[in-house]
Amino acid sequence: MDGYRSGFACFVGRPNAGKSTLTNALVGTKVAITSNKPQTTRHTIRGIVHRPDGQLVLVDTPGLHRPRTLLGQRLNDLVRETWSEVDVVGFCVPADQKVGPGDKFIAAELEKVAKRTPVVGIVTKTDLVSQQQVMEQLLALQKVMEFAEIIPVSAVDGFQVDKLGDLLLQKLPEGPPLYPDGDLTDEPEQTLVAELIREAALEGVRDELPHSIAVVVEEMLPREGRDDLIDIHAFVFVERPSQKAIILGHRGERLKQVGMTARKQIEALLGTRVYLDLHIKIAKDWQRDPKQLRRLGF
Ligand SMILES: Nc1nc2c(ncn2[C@@H]2O[C@H](COP(=O)(O)OP(=O)(O)OP(=O)(O)O)[C@@H](O)[C@H]2O)c(=O)[nH]1
Repeated sequence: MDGYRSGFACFVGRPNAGKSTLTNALVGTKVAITSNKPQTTRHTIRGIVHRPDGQLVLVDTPGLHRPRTLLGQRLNDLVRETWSEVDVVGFCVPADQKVGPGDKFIAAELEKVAKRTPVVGIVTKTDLVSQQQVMEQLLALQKVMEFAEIIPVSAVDGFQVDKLGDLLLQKLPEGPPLYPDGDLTDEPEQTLVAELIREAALEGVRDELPHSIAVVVEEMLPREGRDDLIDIHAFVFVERPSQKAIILGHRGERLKQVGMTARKQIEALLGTRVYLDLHIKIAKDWQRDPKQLRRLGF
């Protein structure tokens, strides 16, 4: 396999910069969950891009931000740890938002790894603005730090997504494939299932509630005597009784809807029928409590 390259890449950028969507577009299937709520991503989910000339493993990280809670601090640590382990970093800045202090904060942190790891500047969501604005954003981004390359893309209309894949691939060291052909992610199924449930629960909730939701899959087993049905028992954790009431909805209607939405996605992921048993639990102020954080897998 002469000239074959393999290695790891991660996208960084403010919350909502479009990192998860870009990961999915590159991999070509839904592995990272997306939503329009900032800080959707908590777990490091890998997507694997297979190319004839190489294999690119994408590590999806939470958005870096100024920490206010213990969870916030943990997330930032996780981001920095990821940066130091990958072969190339993609710094995402959305085309429709001014390059601001948040981006400069990230750039200053990135400068520290840029000596060892190439950083590619990516202007995302180009479909939302004019060509002129894309040009201006590229110039604004260039001023923020020294990039190995800089490229505009849109995950929605596919503009230059393949080109970005090539560009990232070129930055990887030569080496054999890291994962078997056909694998798209190495996340345990249970984690993906929990993320799909959390994504469904996030739909339509506002304010501080999105950050208060965590999902744990307790059990995932084939129904006895059946090979076409999996029973899944999961808990949706919130921090306060008032939040429980919101998730539950009038006579439990909202939770039922969340369960139905999540079940469809899980069935598509697993390729079998699924019975999903969802319960809500209150874990008081879990975002600030180290013991609870550990229990919820952070
Ligand atoms: N129009 C348009 N919208 C996009 C594009 N990429 C992402 N979005 C939207 O932008 C929002 C945020 O996208 P995500 O991929 O979840 O962003 P993220 O950077 O992973 O966010 P965090 O997980 O919070 O760090 C979602 O509503 C996406 O649908 C794009 O190329 N074009």
